[in-house]
Amino acid sequence: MRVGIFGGTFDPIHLGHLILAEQAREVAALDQVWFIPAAEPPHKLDKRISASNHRVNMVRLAIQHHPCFQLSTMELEREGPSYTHDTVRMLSEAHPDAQFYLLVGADMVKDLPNWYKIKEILQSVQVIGLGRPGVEVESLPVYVKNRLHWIPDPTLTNISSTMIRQRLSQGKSARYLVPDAVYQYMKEHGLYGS
Ligand SMILES: Nc1ncnc2c1ncn2[C@@H]1O[C@H](COP(=O)(O)OP(=O)(O)OP(=O)(O)O)[C@@H](O)[C@H]1O
Ligand SMILES: O=C(O)c1ccc[n+]([C@@H]2O[C@H](COP(=O)([O-])O)[C@@H](O)[C@H]2O)c1
Repeated sequence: MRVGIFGGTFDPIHLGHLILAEQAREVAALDQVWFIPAAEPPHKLDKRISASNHRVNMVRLAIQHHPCFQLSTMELEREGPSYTHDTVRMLSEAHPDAQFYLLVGADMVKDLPNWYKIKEILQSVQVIGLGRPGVEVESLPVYVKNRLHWIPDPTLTNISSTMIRQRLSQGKSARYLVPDAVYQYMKEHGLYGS
């Protein structure tokens, strides 16, 4: 089985995430994509992020109709920073026959050399990197390049969670930037000042 691991803060999940996952699934012939919300994203430890129950509920609503997309809450069950190394190790042990691919947007591809134990991560998984509007990926170390399948020109959008949080806090609409069910959820729970 070929499985995409899609980790993210998902604060909130948006159409950019879903398009990225679908394009990666198609190009890499993935059987499943597992969405894994981070409890404490290691590079955002000093930032305020929304409660994990809201982020998880929104992911669940966003992917509910896709037969190949699944939610994993495994990172929420661990204490401390949500290192991808720990997630990959646990998944590889639990599913020895699966081939895992990390799905990573261009901004995070650039950041890969800074990740905790990245060389070990890349021994067990390959990376599917997807271009992101406005992000140039220039030089990468050879050990990353060797494990990277770059999709340079996917059909993507420049939607970001930051853009959605900002729009809502300014009283603007975020309708159609997220699935309708997620939009309703944000409104019902007054998230991001909506
Ligand atoms: N529009 C997009 N196009 C391509 N990749 C994206 C897009 N939005 C998010 N990603 C990727 O999805 C993953 C999870 O991203 P994250 O949940 O932090 O969303 P974000 O929109 O980047 O959030 P924020 O604006 O809060 O930083 C990362 O690998 C990121 O690069
Ligand atoms: O393990 C690390 O060192 C590491 C450093 C930065 C980011 N990550 C993971 O990369 C994923 C995308 O992060 P983000 O902040 O763009 O949502 C998410 O699953 C993070 O936990 C992981």
